[in-house]
Amino acid sequence: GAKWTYTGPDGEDHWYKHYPFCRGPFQSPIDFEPELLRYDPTLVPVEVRNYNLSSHEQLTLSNNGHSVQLSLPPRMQLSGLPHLYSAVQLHLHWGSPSLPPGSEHTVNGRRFAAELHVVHFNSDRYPNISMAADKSDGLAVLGVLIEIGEFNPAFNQFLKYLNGVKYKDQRIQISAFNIRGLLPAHLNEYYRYDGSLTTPPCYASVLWTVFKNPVTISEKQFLALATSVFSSSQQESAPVVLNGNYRKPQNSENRIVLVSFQE
Ligand SMILES: NS(=O)(=O)c1cc(-c2ccccc2)cc(-c2ccccc2)c1
Ligand SMILES: [Zn+2]
Repeated sequence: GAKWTYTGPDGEDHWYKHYPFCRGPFQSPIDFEPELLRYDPTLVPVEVRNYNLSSHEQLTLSNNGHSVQLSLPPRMQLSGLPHLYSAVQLHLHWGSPSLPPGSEHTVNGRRFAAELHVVHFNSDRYPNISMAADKSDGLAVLGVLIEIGEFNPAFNQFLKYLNGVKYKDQRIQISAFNIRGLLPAHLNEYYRYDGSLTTPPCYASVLWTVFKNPVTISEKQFLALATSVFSSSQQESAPVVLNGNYRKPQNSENRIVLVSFQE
């Protein structure tokens, strides 16, 4: 598809020119402001299945020029949602060394350092991700807010390989690990709303679950993420560092955000 960036002439205010849904309804991310939140006692804890992958298995870590992503096997599943969802990939959004906050969702205006997205598709209804990606009940994404603090050994299971995917379109095989370790300890407290992909083509096809409790990575781990990855390919003369790869909060259009917790 057409090229898009986070700043400049192809930045987010121009995405709609090639990707019309980016100017449509139900766009993500949004700011979780108190007036939008409604406690829903029927929201059960998120259940993850087969997230504890064996280190004998390999996953593809790649740089798509907009983020670093890790391929995930479809036997990794989400239950406790309206349908069964199978994992596809995970990726990150982050800030920059000079301006660390780079999460996509914000909580009452607070932007976190980074955000992890674990993307799944509705495998009850669709045979594969391509058939699901543009359907209103097609995708479920887990959002994990990340702040700078304690070193996180789980994140290091893939951050330690970033130098292998420095440039756009590079990909390497890495040993699989327990993906559950990337999520917060408790999966019972989260924000839930209907939204979209936060990147082009911006399909309004995502059931969002953003956990209330952030996880931490260390300053050093954050800097590795914010300085090791380029949006440019190895052939290009001038390397362009990839950071600040987050979309600004979208109009919540009076959407209600269900929460599984009471303050
Ligand atoms: N941020 S996100 O969660 O809404 C998202 C989901 C998917 C996605 C992935 C597989 C199937 C369907 C949707 C892809 C991206 C993406 C990020 C960077 C560059 C290009 C695409 C981002
Ligand atoms: Zn994302």
